[in-house]
Amino acid sequence: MRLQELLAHLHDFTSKGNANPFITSLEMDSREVKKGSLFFCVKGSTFDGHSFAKQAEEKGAVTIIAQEDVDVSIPVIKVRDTKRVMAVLADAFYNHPTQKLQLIGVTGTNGKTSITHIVEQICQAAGRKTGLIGTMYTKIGTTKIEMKNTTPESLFLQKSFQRMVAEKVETAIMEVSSHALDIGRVHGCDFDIAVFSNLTQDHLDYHGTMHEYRRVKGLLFTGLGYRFDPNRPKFAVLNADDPATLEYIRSTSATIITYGINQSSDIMAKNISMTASGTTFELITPVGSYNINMRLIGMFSVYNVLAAIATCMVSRIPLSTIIGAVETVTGVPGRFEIVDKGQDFTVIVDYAHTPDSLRSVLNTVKQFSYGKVIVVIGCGGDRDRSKRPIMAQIAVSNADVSIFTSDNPRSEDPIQILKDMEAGVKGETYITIPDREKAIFYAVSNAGEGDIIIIAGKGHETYQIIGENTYDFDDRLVAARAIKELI
Ligand SMILES: CC(=O)N[C@H]1[C@@H](OP(=O)(O)OP(=O)(O)OC[C@H]2O[C@@H](n3ccc(=O)[nH]c3=O)[C@H](O)[C@@H]2O)O[C@H](CO)[C@@H](O)[C@@H]1O[C@H](C)C(=O)N[C@@H](C)C(=O)N[C@H](CCC(=O)O)C(=O)O
Ligand SMILES: Nc1ncnc2c1ncn2[C@@H]1O[C@H](COP(=O)(O)OP(=O)(O)OP(=O)(O)O)[C@@H](O)[C@H]1O
Ligand SMILES: N[C@H](CCC[C@H](N)C(=O)O)C(=O)O
Ligand SMILES: [Mg+2]
Repeated sequence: MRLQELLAHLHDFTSKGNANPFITSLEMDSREVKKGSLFFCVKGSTFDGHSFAKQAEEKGAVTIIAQEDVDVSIPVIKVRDTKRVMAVLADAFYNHPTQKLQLIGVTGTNGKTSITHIVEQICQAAGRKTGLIGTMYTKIGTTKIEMKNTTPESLFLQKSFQRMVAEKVETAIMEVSSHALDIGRVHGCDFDIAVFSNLTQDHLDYHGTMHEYRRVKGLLFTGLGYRFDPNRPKFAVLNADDPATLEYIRSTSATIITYGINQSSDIMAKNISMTASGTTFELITPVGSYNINMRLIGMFSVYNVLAAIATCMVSRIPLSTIIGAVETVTGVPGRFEIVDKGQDFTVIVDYAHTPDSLRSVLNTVKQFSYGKVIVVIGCGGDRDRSKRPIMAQIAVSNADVSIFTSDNPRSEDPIQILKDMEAGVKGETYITIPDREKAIFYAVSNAGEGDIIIIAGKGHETYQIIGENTYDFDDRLVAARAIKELI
């Protein structure tokens, strides 16, 4: 695409002359620049992309988009905010891919990965080709691409959507993090259905207050617009049991569909009954009631399934197909994943890394344990510090044995993170073992018949970040080794 053709999509920029080079790729990382690239100078938390403009030119870039002056001899387009412009131009460069498929965005503190995977499984049962973008990977058909972020930057996003369109994906399902909404990674995404799971404490390091966190999450719903296009109706799928839903209802003109267990809603679950191997409930919908028997367990899983059912209904999948698929839905790796090496106690690896998810998962296992509940829990470094004492308190209040350990300490001192956790626990017993492997081994060696060990916080992660280094570490493999060596 030629530069001037691309610039036709921008309304606020300055440039000298009318150069019109052919643009072969859009890049935000100078290391990725090729001959013919257009390079965006993005200010990050570690680097200022403007300082790589020269390097980009040397590597063959033909245009620079910057928000400050840069010293290069190729055309420079100066804009107010390079990241916002990047999202608009990525959408244009890749030929508006999200207008060519059905795009479902899922936001909320907990449950995004779970809901997107349930929706994916239902869509596939309906014979649709799907794409998925989220914490675990970007998946197009059966190809998986690993990423650093839950919601990637706009360049990667739009390129992925273009690939999905090329591969005839009909429905793309993505997790939309609050960071992405705030930074504008999803500007340029034309969502058809926006889904809200819940809002509880997390990421206060970034958003500052719950009020601000709630506002930012709401951008997904305000972004659905105030206009109604009969050819492309928009839907907001909202959790009636979460107080933030009232605000989100007010902020969009999209058609609302609610789900819930306690408050009256369009899609409801009643008469819920759980065993260690599954859950049954009565599904109430505007078109009838149905008995559901699914393999997922926990009240939180009922919420996730309700969200997925409501989403798939407005996505125009027949209810009979949805119900059939829900009964066979399997969990996501690292979410309530059981490590079974034939031992006489249960080991569960789970991704609970927020106060609410930890409480949910411990409440669930308490219902089925006929022995002790042992929890291994740490809190990530360079993340919300205020959740640490709360999570420690939730652990000691809900488990019989609490073992505090490290999660991903990142640049923080692991001992200080543990002290932050311990500050939340008054007069109750816990054990602190900073080395996560030793903590897991300790839990396994202290488990007896019928006990349940929950290893929380890292779920599917296959690494541990300590300082600048990333080490191989997988809770599931460490637990399996502990069982093999100790039992
Ligand atoms: C705070 C934050 O959001 N950081 C994101 C940011 O990194 P950064 O600000 O450190 O970038 P930087 O390294 O300073 O680089 C600035 C610019 O210089 C460029 N550069 C850099 C070096 C070089 O040699 N040449 C060059 O051109 C970079 O490509 C970039 O354009 O831009 C990166 C590239 O897009 C992101 O991967 C990175 O996310 C990091 C990994 C992160 O941890 N983000 C978290 C806070 C986050 O976004 N989390 C959410 C929510 C998770 C959840 O679900 O709970 C998420 O969506 O992932
Ligand atoms: N609806 C829910 N409500 C509360 N807790 C939940 C819910 N769904 C899942 N959980 C818990 O939260 C953990 C993380 O779930 P999931 O990965 O689906 O969330 P996420 O929103 O994608 O998280 P992230 O923000 O890290 O991407 C699960 O392992 C489980 O313990
Ligand atoms: N998406 C979350 C994941 C946290 C997982 C936990 N293991 C940690 O490292 O804190 C975040 O980046 O805050
Ligand atoms: Mg996720």
